[in-house]
Amino acid sequence: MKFKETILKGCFEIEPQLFADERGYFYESYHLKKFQENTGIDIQFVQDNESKSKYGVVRGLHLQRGEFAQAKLVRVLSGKILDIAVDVRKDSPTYGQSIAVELSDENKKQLFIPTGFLHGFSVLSDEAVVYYKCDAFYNKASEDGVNPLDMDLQIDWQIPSSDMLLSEKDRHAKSFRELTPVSL
Ligand SMILES: Cc1cn([C@H]2C[C@H](O)[C@@H](COP(=O)(O)OP(=O)(O)O[C@H]3O[C@H](C)C(=O)[C@H](O)[C@H]3O)O2)c(=O)[nH]c1=O
Repeated sequence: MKFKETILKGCFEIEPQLFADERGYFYESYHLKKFQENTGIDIQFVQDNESKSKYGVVRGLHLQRGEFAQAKLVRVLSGKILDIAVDVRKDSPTYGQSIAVELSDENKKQLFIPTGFLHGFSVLSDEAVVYYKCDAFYNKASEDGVNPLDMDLQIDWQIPSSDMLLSEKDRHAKSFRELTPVSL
C-alpha cells in the first residue's frame, strides 16, 4: 500500500498492493494501522456510502459542516471517475485550489480527502460505482455545497457540457464566492 500526499496538505493518493494469480487478484482495500502510520491521521470511519452513476453525471461539490464535517476515503468499484477535492479551509495557503485524480477499477487508486474540502466527481465511463468511507454520519442540516460549474473554480470535469447530468440541488447550488470558508 503506497501513500502519496498531494499538493493539497492532508489529501493523500493511495495505491494498494495487488496480489494477482491465475484465479484473479486480492488486495487490502483498507488497513487502519497502515493508514494511520502513513498519514499521521487518527481516523475512525463510521459510515460507508456507495453510489452508481451513468456517464456524464457530476455529483458535488459537497461538504458537511461542524461536528458532522466528513473526511472521506474514495474508491471506484467499477468504471472510471475524475475525483475532485477543493480546499476550502479558512486561512489555508491553498484555499480554492483543487486536485483532480482519476480513480478506476483499473488503477484501484483511492483518494483520502480530509475535512475542510469540497468533494465531487464526474463519471468518465459508461457507468461507475463509487464507494467511500466517511468519518462522520450524514447530517442533512449540516450539508453545504458549491455549483460544480462555478466560474471561479473553473474545474475541468472532462465531460462536454452537453453530456453533463447534475442533480437539481447541484445545478442550483451557491457560487464559490458565496461559500463561507471552513474553520477547523
Ligand atoms: C450523502 C447521503 C445522501 N443520502 C440521501 C439523501 C438523498 O435523498 C439521496 C441522494 O443524496 P445526494 O443527491 O446528496 O447524493 P450525492 O449527490 O451523491 O451526494 C454525495 O456527493 C458527493 C460526491 C459527496 O461527497 C457526498 O458524500 C454526498 O453529498 O441520498 C443519505 O441518506 N445519506 C448520505 O450520506
